Amino acid sequence: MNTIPQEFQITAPLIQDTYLVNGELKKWTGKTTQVYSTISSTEKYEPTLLGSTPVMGEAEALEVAESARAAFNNGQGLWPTMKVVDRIKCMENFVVKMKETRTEVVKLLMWEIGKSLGDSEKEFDRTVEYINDTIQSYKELNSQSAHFAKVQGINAMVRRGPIGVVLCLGPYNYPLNETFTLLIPALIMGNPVIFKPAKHGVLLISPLLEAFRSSFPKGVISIVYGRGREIASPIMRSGKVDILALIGNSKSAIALQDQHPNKNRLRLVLGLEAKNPAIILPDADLDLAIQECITGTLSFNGQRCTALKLLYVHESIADEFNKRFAAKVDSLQFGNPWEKGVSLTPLPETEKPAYIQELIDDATSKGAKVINAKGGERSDNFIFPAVLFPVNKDMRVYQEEQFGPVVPVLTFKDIQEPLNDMAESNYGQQVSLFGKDIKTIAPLIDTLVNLVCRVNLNSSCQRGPDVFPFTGRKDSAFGTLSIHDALRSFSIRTFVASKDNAYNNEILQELLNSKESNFINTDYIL
Ligand SMILES: NC(=O)C1=CN([C@@H]2O[C@H](COP(=O)(O)OP(=O)(O)OC[C@H]3O[C@@H](n4cnc5c(N)ncnc54)[C@H](OP(=O)(O)O)[C@@H]3O)[C@@H](O)[C@H]2O)C=CC1
Ligand SMILES: O=C(O)[C@H](O)COP(=O)(O)O
Repeated sequence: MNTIPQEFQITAPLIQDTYLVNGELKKWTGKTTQVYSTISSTEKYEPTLLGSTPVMGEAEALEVAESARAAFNNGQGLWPTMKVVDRIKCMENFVVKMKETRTEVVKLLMWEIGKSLGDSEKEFDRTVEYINDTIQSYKELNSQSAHFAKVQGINAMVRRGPIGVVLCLGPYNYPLNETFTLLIPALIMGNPVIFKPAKHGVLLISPLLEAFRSSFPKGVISIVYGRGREIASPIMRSGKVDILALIGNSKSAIALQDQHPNKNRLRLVLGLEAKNPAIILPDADLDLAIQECITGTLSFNGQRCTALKLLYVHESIADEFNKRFAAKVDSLQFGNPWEKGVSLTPLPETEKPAYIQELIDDATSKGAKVINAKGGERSDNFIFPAVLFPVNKDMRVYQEEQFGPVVPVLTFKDIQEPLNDMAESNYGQQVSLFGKDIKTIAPLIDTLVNLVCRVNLNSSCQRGPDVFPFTGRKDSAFGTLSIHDALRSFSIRTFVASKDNAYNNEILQELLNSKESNFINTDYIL
């Protein structure tokens, strides 16, 4: 084991003994749970104790739900009626304070989820950039929106307003960035938010608690701890949530929706599972395709919803592709997140290596082979990526979202084969298409855009840049999470209608001229 650089050492456990409710960091005296890292600090492998967090339940669920409802106060609260400029000031204050936590949050990202130093820094910086871009986008949309229209003699003055209380839950693979892409637009649009950190990457929220408390009015943001079933479910059951904003597993989304007593009233913003394929055509530039497929399948050990999770290689080039791809996988280096040159790191879920092994065993028992020499080797809480070939539809690795280091490779003779599989799939986020002949590719794009929401030409799948629409078909998403779209997802269009007459014209003119009016300064995004 390499020595841990001093700045990344865990010197004392972080005891998270407060939670954020009603504008205060309230002391927690109840049950707690210990948080371990699967990264070892000692020569002989053993998980590292990082700290502890509260285990909350029904009583705290009601407490935060009521505090958030009070902050919304049926749209009459301070936050939903606050002028746009003032809400933006709160957010800008928060970003300034958030930036001061970078060193600590990055260190915890490495320990809690095993993300490499470079990627942890990127996650933090991307989140700050996302907040700044959202503020900017809000300002632009707000000033540009044509919010005054006259149709068939009716004048319409349109604006966007907040919807209500939002429950925000995110995944462990981007415990900061993904949840913030929900939480930030929800807040800016005037909705109070309740946030429970992901199952891993929970302590890294601690340095931000005070920044949240001191930047927003009472009840506008609440932060609770515990397992989803024990704290998020009772929040849903309270009936006090208007929007469920979840990035995570498709089953979690269904389980949470089912808890709500009035589904007609519940709005959804969901980013869910995906099984993005790559299709490698006979004329593809193999060097490029292999490099992109390595990044696509294995960055952050394959724990990305945007990861390539099935590789379809044309049968005429399969031998060559497999040989070179397998060798490239074997050349990847495993180690701790802060080590230079490391691209594979310990998995944060203790049960994940055994699950990946199950997928490998199932596939090999049904005729696939592990085609890379190191595939399946175990080390600490890690399993070396296995490249499986040839994979077929009866195998679990074809059917399940592996979300980890295993790469299923299939061959095809006719392009219709992967297209049919995509059409039958429950998922529909993205695809990567590798090839050179424009006459083949152009018509294929027309088909692919009706199966998924993003077609990546000669490149792997990814979420960003965040101004582009991020969504999916079928079980992969509900709603769109680009910076602009997210502002729309967390708001509702409303308008004032008036026929032309002296009284109405005067009122509308007054509203349009008045820079001080709440009406004129609030949420004119179309
Ligand atoms: N489309 C997208 O944008 C993205 C999607 N993902 C998806 O996220 C998943 C990986 O993240 P993961 O953290 O495992 O996701 P989970 O769905 O397990 O967790 C997300 C959140 O939901 C809560 N939760 C889960 N089940 C329940 C339940 N039955 N009742 C109440 N709350 C619940 C979790 O709390 P707790 O864990 O405490 O139970 C957590 O806060 C993958 O499927 C991946 O594809 C990941 C990134 C981006
Ligand atoms: O894939 C994910 O889990 C997230 O949506 C982020 O995607 P990215 O790693 O492609 O930015």
